[in-house]
Amino acid sequence: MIGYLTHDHSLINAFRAFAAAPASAASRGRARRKPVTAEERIFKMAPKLSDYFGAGEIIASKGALDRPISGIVMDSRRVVPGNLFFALPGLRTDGSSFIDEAVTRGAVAVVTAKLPVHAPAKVTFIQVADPRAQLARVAQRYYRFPDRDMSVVGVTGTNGKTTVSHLVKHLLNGDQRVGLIGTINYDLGARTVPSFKTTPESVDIYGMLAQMRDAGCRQAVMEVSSHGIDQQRVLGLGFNVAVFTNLTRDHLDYHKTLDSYFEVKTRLFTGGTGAAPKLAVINLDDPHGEKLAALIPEGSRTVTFGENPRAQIRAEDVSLNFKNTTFRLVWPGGAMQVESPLIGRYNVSNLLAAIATAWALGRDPVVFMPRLKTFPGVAGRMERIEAGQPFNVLVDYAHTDDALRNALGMLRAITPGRLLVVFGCGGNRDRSKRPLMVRAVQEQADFAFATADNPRGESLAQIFADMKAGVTAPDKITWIEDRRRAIGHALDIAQPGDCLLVAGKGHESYQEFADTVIPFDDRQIVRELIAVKTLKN
Ligand SMILES: CC(=O)N[C@H]1[C@@H](OP(=O)(O)OP(=O)(O)OC[C@H]2O[C@@H](n3ccc(=O)[nH]c3=O)[C@H](O)[C@@H]2O)O[C@H](CO)[C@@H](O)[C@@H]1O[C@H](C)C(=O)N[C@@H](C)C(=O)N[C@H](CCC(=O)O)C(=O)O
Ligand SMILES: Nc1ncnc2c1ncn2[C@@H]1O[C@H](COP(=O)(O)OP(=O)(O)OP(=O)(O)O)[C@@H](O)[C@H]1O
Repeated sequence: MIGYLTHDHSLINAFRAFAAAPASAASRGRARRKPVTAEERIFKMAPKLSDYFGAGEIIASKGALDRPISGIVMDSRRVVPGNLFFALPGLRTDGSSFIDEAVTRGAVAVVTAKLPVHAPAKVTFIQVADPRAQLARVAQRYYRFPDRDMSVVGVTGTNGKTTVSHLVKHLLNGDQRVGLIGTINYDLGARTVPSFKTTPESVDIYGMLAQMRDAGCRQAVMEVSSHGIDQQRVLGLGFNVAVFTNLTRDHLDYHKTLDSYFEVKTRLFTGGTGAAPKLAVINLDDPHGEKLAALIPEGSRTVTFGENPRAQIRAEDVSLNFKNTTFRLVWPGGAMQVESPLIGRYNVSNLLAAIATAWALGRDPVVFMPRLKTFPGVAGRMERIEAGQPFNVLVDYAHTDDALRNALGMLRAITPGRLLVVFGCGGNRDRSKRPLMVRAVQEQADFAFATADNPRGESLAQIFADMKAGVTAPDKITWIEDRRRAIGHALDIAQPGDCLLVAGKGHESYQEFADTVIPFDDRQIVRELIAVKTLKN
């Protein structure tokens, strides 16, 4: 559900220019670890273009291969003089149609799947079999293998990636600085910047890992989306740990079937992204977790977690309420009581995933567990809005039918009054989940307001029409296109003891329409509307 800010080119370009900046001469010379391979030794010296390509990777070339480059880009609009431009085949267009633009902007070299017949004399053209894969390989070399200087944890799964990544970072932070790449922000060690993609392009990932390394991070946590795996954004990245949270229906616009969605996720664990992780941390409560555990190659160690009695890291005697979650944690060699302000059963799973990861990395739960008390939570994940109202309001990022069902089911169990929900379905994304989200809402909530949630290039009428295919209880749903008005109506009917879930946008601070992005933050709007209501009364 991220990647939405792509319209905001000023933000993205500004950040990318910074994130993808070449390692400075100072940092190049500041190797903390002795280079171990011949390839790495080369990058101790001033590299030239050909050094970024391994044996057999160049099929054919035109022009000088011994020239230096000032950076790597895959979007012609971001080219600055001296850059190496990668012309990637895309889903909508072919990057090779932007070669002229890239050269006009100052690209000195171009990597492409096919050499042009008439190439400008001053520019080097390099033909490779798979430009996208080559981009990852070149980026890794250009940034001097930052993944080899750090222990990188990759977290994948349909839901929970952000929550688990933030938890892992928090639990490990005690010993050392931990970098983070994910849906909400990128923590680069020396500074934190807003995220533009859950799993950015390979060149941005290696650029950011290099910044973390140079800022002294020895550990990094990354959310790894299925798009990221499929588009080879993490190709060759040496993960120390890969974590699997769960798999439910999502992104079928892209993957077509649940099986192929799962197959893409498995690549992170089986070596399908170039290198199998040393450790696989797997949720045994999820049927796909069981399947995945059977696929882990010899040479990787598996650590399992869940409420499943066969899990190594286990939760027993789980107790849930509005204020906190408690359970007895059992691990090989120990047990202790855990209390967390993260509410809901799925957060037991997220907590176990993070605890299992820290344990797998050799940390002692008795030592790191006190840190849980200071975990600030994750923005827009069951975030409670307290503005003096006599009922509960929570803002949550649930935007799949499964996440909605879980979120509402959990709130239902602890809400004495009625359960109200504001929700919508994103435009230009998996249409098949729309009626399913409506069903989930009808099953669990007493009353729902269906509204806009990033309609993008689609009309709301079309999105609502798809959603209405799932209606079985029409009296339960009010359709209001304007999201602010929908939230206002929900607040108007809420009574003491009720609970209102504003679902779908979580931490997002914008709403995306066909050709514009407007500021829109559910949390701020809820606060404003409650303040207005209070003033009126
Ligand atoms: C659906 C999808 O994943 N699309 C990705 C795909 O885009 P595409 O194939 O359509 O690219 P294209 O527009 O055809 O362009 C082809 C090439 O020409 C280049 N180009 C294009 C225009 C131009 O003027 N100059 C130029 O050089 C582009 O940079 C690109 O390299 O390849 C591009 C890079 O080559 C990605 O940036 C783009 O991600 C888009 C922006 C995106 O939003 N993806 C989302 C769905 C995504 O990846 N989301 C996941 C999270 C999912 C979740 O768990 O919720 C994420 O990791 O963020
Ligand atoms: N372990 C889980 N199982 C099921 N649902 C979950 C789980 N963790 C979180 N959720 C639900 O999914 C929403 C998104 O959670 P989170 O951001 O941690 O997942 P994500 O995998 O990063 O999502 P995305 O891929 O869309 O960025 C939450 O707001 C919550 O409603």
